[in-house]
Amino acid sequence: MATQGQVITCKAAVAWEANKPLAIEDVQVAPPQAGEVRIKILYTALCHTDAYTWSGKDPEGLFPCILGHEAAGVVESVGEGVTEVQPGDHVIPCYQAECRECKFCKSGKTNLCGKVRAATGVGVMMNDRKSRFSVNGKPIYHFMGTSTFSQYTVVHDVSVAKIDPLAPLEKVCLLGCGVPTGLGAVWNTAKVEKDSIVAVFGLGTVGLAVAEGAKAAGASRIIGIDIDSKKFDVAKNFGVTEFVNPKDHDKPIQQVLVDLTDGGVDYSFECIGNVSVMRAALECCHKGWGTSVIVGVAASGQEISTRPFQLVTGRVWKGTAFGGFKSRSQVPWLVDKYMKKEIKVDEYITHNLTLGEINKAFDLMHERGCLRCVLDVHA
Ligand SMILES: NC(=O)C1=CN([C@@H]2O[C@H](COP(=O)(O)OP(=O)(O)OC[C@H]3O[C@@H](n4cnc5c(N)ncnc54)[C@H](OP(=O)(O)O)[C@@H]3O)[C@@H](O)[C@H]2O)C=CC1
Ligand SMILES: N[C@@H](CCC(=O)N[C@@H](CSC=O)C(=O)NCC(=O)O)C(=O)O
Ligand SMILES: [Zn+2]
Ligand SMILES: [Zn+2]
Repeated sequence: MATQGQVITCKAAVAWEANKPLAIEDVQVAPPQAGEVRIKILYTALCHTDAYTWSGKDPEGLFPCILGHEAAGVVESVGEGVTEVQPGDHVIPCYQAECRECKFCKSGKTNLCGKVRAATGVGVMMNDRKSRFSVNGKPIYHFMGTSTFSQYTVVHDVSVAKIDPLAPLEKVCLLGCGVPTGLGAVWNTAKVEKDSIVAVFGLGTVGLAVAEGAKAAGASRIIGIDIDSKKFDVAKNFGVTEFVNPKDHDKPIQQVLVDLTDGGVDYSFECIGNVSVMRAALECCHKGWGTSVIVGVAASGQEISTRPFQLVTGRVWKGTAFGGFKSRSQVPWLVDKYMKKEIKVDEYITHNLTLGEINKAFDLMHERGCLRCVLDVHA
């Protein structure tokens, strides 16, 4: 391939500073080193975690950086020793790596991987602790080990899932984050059983994917909680059976839910990133067995609290990253499920724009009716 071993100059959206509009720059992307893969990103969506880091509230947020972590593309070239993917393969970059060799991967108890996390948390590659991105010689940090708001990116080989080449990349890019997170929170983390009563706090993409997962698991009631009652119409299509707006009640929302469910729900999911709601989500769970899963990402300095008595009396508090899915092994499986029409993806895409319109896409995230906006990165 003509570009193999060469620096590629391409367009990328650079976040120079927290909260300042992203700038479309000509970025130099260095060739992949040993154990690295350079990917031509074709489509990327925006997730609320990108907005969170951009806001400056992420303790791991470093600037300048290239954000983005929900994407799909084609391998352009690979570094020395890379055996599992080759140029031309269709791939989804995975912010949660899977090396299959580290203590975490071997434990069988978690989908977290320790192989490259120390580097991805500080915006560099493992090999030389440097970035592969620069603008006129100035290094630009990577983000979450993916940096998909760029026409080309470099990732660790343990962070690449090879997928069915027939899958439409403009759709399955969503399987890089939000949809798997919601489905997996239900299937892997909570392990919701048939006939369970489920509460979902926050009806964005992640919350709706929780509802979809709970419906597939056979939940008998799926109660959606959101501060915008207009969300119920859409939420019904994802499996939500009842809707509660905290603004319609004088009582604390946990009490409303306990009263509605004869003592509390079997499972609850916080899909917002609000620590007060996390408390309510735990406290609306049934005494003796109710389990609450924290999915939302809360800002730096925020802490959760509850009376320890809530746990003494049998409620369980858990959290999930990427829905507990092992990325390289299970993202291809999720793509196959989508191809067999067993999970929704298209239904979460409400907007399509181009990379050049990325600031408009961030604005859209705060607008009613926006779930996921997919950017055509090369338009
Ligand atoms: N753990 C993980 O692996 C992952 C975590 N995340 C995190 O999950 C969270 C959800 O992501 P996403 O679905 O994209 O985000 P969204 O913002 O689309 O969804 C959150 C929803 O909650 C609503 N909401 C806000 N405040 C309240 C409240 N007090 N009570 C009830 N509803 C409320 C929002 O309404 P409105 O829009 O009107 O504010 C919105 O509809 C984020 O924090 C994100 O960072 C995402 C992916 C992976
Ligand atoms: N950097 C943040 C932590 C953000 C966070 O919790 N990320 C989730 C994924 S959110 C995706 O949209 C995650 O997988 N965490 C596990 C991990 O290894 O990062 C902070 O420090 O608050
Ligand atoms: Zn995300
Ligand atoms: Zn590992």
